[in-house]
Parts: sequence; structure tokens; C-alpha cells
Amino acid sequence: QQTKERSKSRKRSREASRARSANGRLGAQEFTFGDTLGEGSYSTVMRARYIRTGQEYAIKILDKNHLIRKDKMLVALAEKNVLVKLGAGHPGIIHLHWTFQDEWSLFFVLDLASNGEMQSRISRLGSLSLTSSRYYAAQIVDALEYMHGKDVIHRDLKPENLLLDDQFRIKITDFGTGKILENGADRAKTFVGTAQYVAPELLESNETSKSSDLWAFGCIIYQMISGRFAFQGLSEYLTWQKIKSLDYTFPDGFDEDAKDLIRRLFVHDPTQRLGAGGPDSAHSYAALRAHPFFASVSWETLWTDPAPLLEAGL
Ligand SMILES: C[C@@H](Nc1nc2c(c3cc(-c4cn[nH]c4)ccc13)C(=O)N=C/C2=C\CC1CC1)C(C)(C)C
Repeated sequence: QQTKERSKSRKRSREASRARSANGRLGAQEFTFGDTLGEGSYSTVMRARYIRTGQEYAIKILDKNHLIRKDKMLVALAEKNVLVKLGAGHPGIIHLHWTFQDEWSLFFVLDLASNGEMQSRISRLGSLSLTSSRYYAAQIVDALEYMHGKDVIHRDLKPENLLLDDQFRIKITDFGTGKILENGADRAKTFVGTAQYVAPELLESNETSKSSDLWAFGCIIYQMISGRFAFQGLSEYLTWQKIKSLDYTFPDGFDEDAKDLIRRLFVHDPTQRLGAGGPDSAHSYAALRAHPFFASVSWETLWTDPAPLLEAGL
């Protein structure tokens, strides 16, 4: 019923904005809409072509009535603020080009990541080779350092939110749970995240920090290499128990350097995780980049080198 309602409202909004083409403002009528790429909780992301230039984009469409009824208008605007704050400053982060609205919907015009979600690649291949895992882990580190440098925490990092562009490079997306840490605060106070990637401090004191993203990063490396969750119980509650008690093991054959890196991310104290310390600390981003697991990574050409062939691992 909701989907029907949403598609009806989308049709209406396209008609309405067609009617308003006279004023030349950017409107939905300037795009040809393609297939639906993904559904968020309050949004739909569709492939779209900007008629004037032929350029393809992803357009996130949010139904205003739905947002108002569910009191999520501020969430949508917060996401927009995070995307604006991140700007076009980093190749590993989905860039917001424009926004516009009509009577029924908000439209965010964003980069198209034409090779879709990392999650579907890992599921299809089972796991990623060490070379691919290392390459993507390095790109995530690079993008996280930029994001955290802007005092933005993602808070729901997971393979579904790691997209791949036409060159198979990482594009981090879905900042719907993203948070801008105001005036130097280093913690935020709301519960978000997906069970298998949630850091212990979120479960114990309902706080997220930049370091919570580094915990999730550890879960992502583990999953890319092994094709399994680091923390997975028979229920969400049991998964959380495993997280709080750091109850995880590595499958046979797991790369030793990767194990060491993951052990330095799966640290209960958020301030002691590799990457969580300030620039001069032993846990700085520089120390994270210098970890032996990344020894063969060329950080300077990370975004210009061709991506390694995506192949199965363990
Ligand atoms: C994670 C997200 N899924 C997606 N969000 C975005 C995509 C995207 C593309 C494909 C895709 C492309 N080809 N084949 C699949 C599959 C899923 C996508 C994109 O290209 N550009 C921006 C996006 C999001 C922008 C961000 C502000 C929200 C959810 C499920 C939340 C809709």
C-alpha cells in the first residue's frame, strides 16, 4: 500500500514539476528516471539521467508527507547537512550535487555508484581475495580519515553502505544516521547501527564516537576476508553479548597481518582503537596506515590506480 502510495505521489510530483518547468529551476522534469537502485526507510534511490547533459545520477526521493507523518523531516535535513558538509572533498564519499523539491517530494541528486553495493559482491563471491580486501580496506581508511577530520561520524558503516563506482572504487553512502559532532564534542547520544557492526560502547553507554566507525571497519575487514560476520549470535541479543565480551575467532587460514589489525580495532576501550587517537598518539590514523597489513598499499595513488580484479578469497 505504501509503495503504491509512494509511486502515485512520485507520478504526481513529476506531473506537477513538469507544469512548473517555465521558471527554469531544477526540477524532476529535467531528468529521465530509470530503475530503483535501493530503498531506504524513508526514501527511494533511483537512477536518473539529467536530460540537458546526458549525465547519469542517483536521485534520492523522500516523500514529504511520509517524513512529516513519521516526524523524520529533521533526519532528512540532517542527512543533507552531513552530505553538504562532506561536499565533493573526497573520492570515496558519495557527493550531493543538488537538491530540489516539489509539492510532494524532496530530491537529492547524488553520484551514481554504477557497480552497486559491496554487500552483493561479497555475497556473490563468498569472500574477497586478500588483494581486494586490502585495497578496499585502504580506501575505507582514507575516506574515514577525511570524514572524521570533518567531525562527521557515519554510525552505520556496513557493506550495504559501501558502494562501488564505475571504476570499482569505494563510495561510502547512506549518511541517514550520520552525525556532525557539534563544537568539538567527541560523542553523540543516540542509538543507531546494525546489530553485527555495533560497537560495545553503543550497547553499554548508548554513545557513538568516531571510534565506533573504526569498530565497524574491523567488522567489515573480517567479513571481506572470511565472508562471515565477526560477531553473530542466534539472536540480536546474543550477537550483542558476543560484542560486549569480544567473543570472536578467526577461521583457519585467515591472514596473520589482517588478524593483528583486527585485534587492534576490536578493542573495548574506544580511545585505544587504532585510528582513534589524535595525530601524535600511537593510535593515530598515521599509525593505522602504517600497519603491516597495508605495507603493500600505495596511499598516494590509491584513488588513481586501477582496482584489483574482484575475486573470491578464503
Ligand atoms: C544504501 C542505499 N543504496 C544505494 N544508495 C545509493 C546508490 C546505490 C546504487 C546501487 C546500484 C547501482 N547500480 N546497481 C545498484 C544500489 C544501491 C544504492 C547510488 O548509486 N548513489 C547514491 C546512493 C545513496 C545516496 C545516499 C544519500 C543516501 C540505500 C539502500 C539506503 C538506498
